This record gives sequence, C-alpha cells and structure tokens, in this order.
Amino acid sequence: MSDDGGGYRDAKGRQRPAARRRSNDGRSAQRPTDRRRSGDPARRVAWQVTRNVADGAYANLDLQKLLREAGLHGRDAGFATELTYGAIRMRGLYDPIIERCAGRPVAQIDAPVLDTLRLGAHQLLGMRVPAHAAASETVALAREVNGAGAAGFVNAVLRRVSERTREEWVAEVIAGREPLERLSIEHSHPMWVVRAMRAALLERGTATSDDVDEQLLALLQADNAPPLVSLVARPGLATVEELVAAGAHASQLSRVGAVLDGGDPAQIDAVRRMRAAVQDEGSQLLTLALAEPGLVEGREHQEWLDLCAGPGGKTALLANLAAEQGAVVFANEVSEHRTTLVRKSLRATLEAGIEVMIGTGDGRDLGVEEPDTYERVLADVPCTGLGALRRRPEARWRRTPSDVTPLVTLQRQLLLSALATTRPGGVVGYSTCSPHLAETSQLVASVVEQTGATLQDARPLFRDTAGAPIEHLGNGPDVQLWPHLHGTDAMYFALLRKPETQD
Ligand SMILES: C[S@@+](CC[C@H](N)C(=O)[O-])C[C@H]1O[C@@H](n2cnc3c(N)ncnc32)[C@H](O)[C@@H]1O
Repeated sequence: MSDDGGGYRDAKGRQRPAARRRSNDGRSAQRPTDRRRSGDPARRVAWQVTRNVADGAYANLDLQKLLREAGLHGRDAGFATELTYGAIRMRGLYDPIIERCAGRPVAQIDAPVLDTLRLGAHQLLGMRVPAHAAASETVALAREVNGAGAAGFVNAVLRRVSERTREEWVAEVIAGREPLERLSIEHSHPMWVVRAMRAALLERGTATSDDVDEQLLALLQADNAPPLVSLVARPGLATVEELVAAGAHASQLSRVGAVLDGGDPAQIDAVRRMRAAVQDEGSQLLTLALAEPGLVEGREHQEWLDLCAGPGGKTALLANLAAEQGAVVFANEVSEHRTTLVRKSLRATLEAGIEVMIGTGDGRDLGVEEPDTYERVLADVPCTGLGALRRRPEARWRRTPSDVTPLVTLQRQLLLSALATTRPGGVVGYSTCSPHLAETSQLVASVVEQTGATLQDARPLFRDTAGAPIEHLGNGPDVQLWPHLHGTDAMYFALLRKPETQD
C-alpha cells in the first residue's frame, strides 16, 4: 500500500492527517433566450458534448466544462443540458426514427452528422421547441459543424421527423415487436438492461408476475427523468436545518438528507465548505445502516474500513458517523487520483479534527495484509452502475453484457477480502449502484455459502426521517432500493456478519 503524501504514516503504513488529528422522458418548456442565426451556442455545446462522449468523455463533467467555457448560464445552460442529456439518453428511440426518415441504417450515417440528427430529433420529439425553430436551428448547427452538404441531408431528415408526433413515431417503430422490445425502444434502454431490471424486480420480491410489467415501465421512465439534487448534511459539520434555510427541503427518507428543487448546490455555503455535499439519498441510507450504533459490540475505540472509497462521498458520511461513536475510519482506494478526491471530500472532516486514515492500495490485498482487523467494513464495489442510469445519460450505451463477468469476479474478490479483514463478530456492508442479480444477491449468496458468514436482515436498519421502516425494500434479508419506488438510485445493500469463531 503506497503513501499518498502529506501527514504522517501509522505502523501499518497508512497516512494519518497532519492535523489531529421524476417520467417525462425529457419534455420541457425550456428554450434558449437567445437564438442567433449562425450557430446557437447552446446547441453547439450540446453537439460538442455528444462528440466528446463518443470519444469516451462523461457527459456531466464535459458539459459543465463546455458551458463554462462558452459562458452559458441560466436558461441557455438549462436548454443545453436538457438537449445534451435527452439526445444521448433517448437515442434508442430516436435512431430507428432517424433510420426511417433517412432511408438508411444509422450505422451508415457519419457519426458527427448522426449526433446532429439526434439533437434535432430530441428538440422535435422530446422538448417543446417549435418545429420550425428546432429544424432551422439544427440545420444552422449542421452547416457550421458538419458542412453544407450534410446540412441539406439534416434538413431533409428533420423535415420528415417533424411530420409526425412522438406518439405516432413510437407506434410506428414498435409495431410488430415483442413486449420487452417495445419497452426497450420506447424508453430507450438496451434489451439486456431491460431483461436484467425485470429479473431483479421479480427475484428481489419487489414485483410479482402480476405487476412486474407495470413496475418495469415505471422504472424505465424514472431512469429517463433527471433526478432532483440530494444533499447530505455531514453529521457534526452541518445540519439539515442549515440546508433547509439555504433553500432545500428536508429529506423524508434520510435523517441527514435534504433535497434541492432547483438552483446550484455550489451556491450553498455548507456545500462549498464540504460540510455538506451532493449525495444520493440511497447512498446516505446504506451508510447510516452500516453505522447503526450497537451493530457490533467489542472494543471501545473501533476501527472501520471503507474498502473502495473513491471519490469519498460515503467515506465522509461514514467518518463523521464513526466519530460520533468514537470509531476511526480507514479509507482505502486503489487509484491514486481517486485517493486525492477522497482527501478533498474529507477536507471539512479533517479540518474539524476528525481522524481519518487514507491510503492507496488494492482492496483485494487487505484481507491478507490486515486479517481480522476492522469491526465494520464498507465494500462499495465497482459495478455496472445500472442503478444510476438517470444520472449518467451515456452509461446505458457504454456498458455491455460482457462487462458483467469481469466485474463480478472483482466484486467477489473484494467481498472475500472485506470478510477476511473483518474481526470475528464484525460486519461487512456490501453495496452496488446496480440491481443486476449477478452483482448483487447471487454474488452475496455464493460468498455466504463459501465463507460461512451469515446474512443479516438489513431491512430494519433502513428507516425514514420519522424513524418508520422504509417500504418496498424487497423480500430480504438484503435491500434493493429503486428510483421509481424510493426516488433514489437503485442501490443494493447486504449486511454480512463474520462468525465469532471460524471453522
Ligand atoms: C462505486 S465506487 C465507490 C464510491 C465511493 N464509495 C463513494 O461513495 O464515493 C468504487 C471504487 O472502487 C475503486 N476500486 C476499484 N478496484 C478496486 C480495488 N481492487 N481495490 C480498492 N478499490 C478499488 C474504484 O476506483 C472506485 O473508486
């Protein structure tokens, strides 16, 4: 495990701090306030992001950067955001429509031109931009970024797209398809994702065979609705009341959470100073569950481990909750860069004198390097991210079924290591932001069988702000949250307890 600079290192080589120590499928009324004839900057930004995403960029990060560079704010930035996200997210619906209007498969259209057409299709079918403005502004964009010849083609295709309503186009492109294929096209999710979601809804006991199709539809729609911004008030550093005074409203799910209806979270003082942060309520709930007082008896000063900590959102909450109980967290992350992000997210925590150890290393080694050490371990493992599709418009197209097996192998190794580094009688919280059964309950069941760990009922640990049990957590003992039922990402959480004496 390498030192990542600053502070001092303890006997185990770990760094201590220097100081002690909702579905609308994207329709909206937003429009740019300023439509210049030659090259509308909001559309140009949207197009550039789609191009950068094709080259591997993340839409959310790239968009923020390009909006800043273009000096776009307010309604124009809102328009560019909705256009970018919608065109990327909904291409599973728009591509078959574009194919019909272009008279050729999308694979035979130049990628930069196809991106322009998707932006045009989203304005015509997914936003309330008047058809003439959507077409003429997108043709102006095409002239600028694709060239005059391509602009003629874009014009012809978009004219045809504009001849029908979204409903008419959906009816046409799903005609004659199987029910799951219809959902896949209309709600723009790859078929393998639709199948995985349906299997998880059934297997987790969230849906029955009677209502699974209704639930699946609601889930896919929720994936296409931009989420509200959830905030966490880091215990001891900020309060929910402070966030409410800054314009948020108190979360009904998480006792440390608040929800922002609009506006920029970075404008909130507590967020700027890292005393609060943007964090999904599902992530808050599972961190609160693992930090439940009294969950593990034993030493007065416990050591807790966050095995896969980067970028540090859960670490910061866990460390502040641990401090309330006199426990210390060690945050481990394999990537140097992401270890830096962990340190950043812990800035206010460290400044407040809360001790957190931070290290860079492969979590798979910790079971051997530090056996039987920690009372509580969070294994928030790398996963397909299928539970957070509403946040990352490109993720559904970037992931493929072939990603699952190597991830499951890594997840298994990390969970085995997490159990090995846990003290007898201690617990591991295993979590993913994916509901895929191979990454969640199936993996956990096989590790439980292999190790003799016991799976505890995690559901009683998930309580809402009023202290009442949160509903629809599945048939247990593990927990599956859902965007369409809880308004959170589809986070999975299992609580494994290591036997007091190993066989
Ligand atoms: C789902 S993210 C964790 C998110 C984090 N808990 C948070 O709330 O901010 C998974 C993290 O695991 C890290 N990771 C991947 N392989 C790892 C390994 N072998 N050991 C430790 N961390 C690993 C990734 O770099 C990534 O930062």
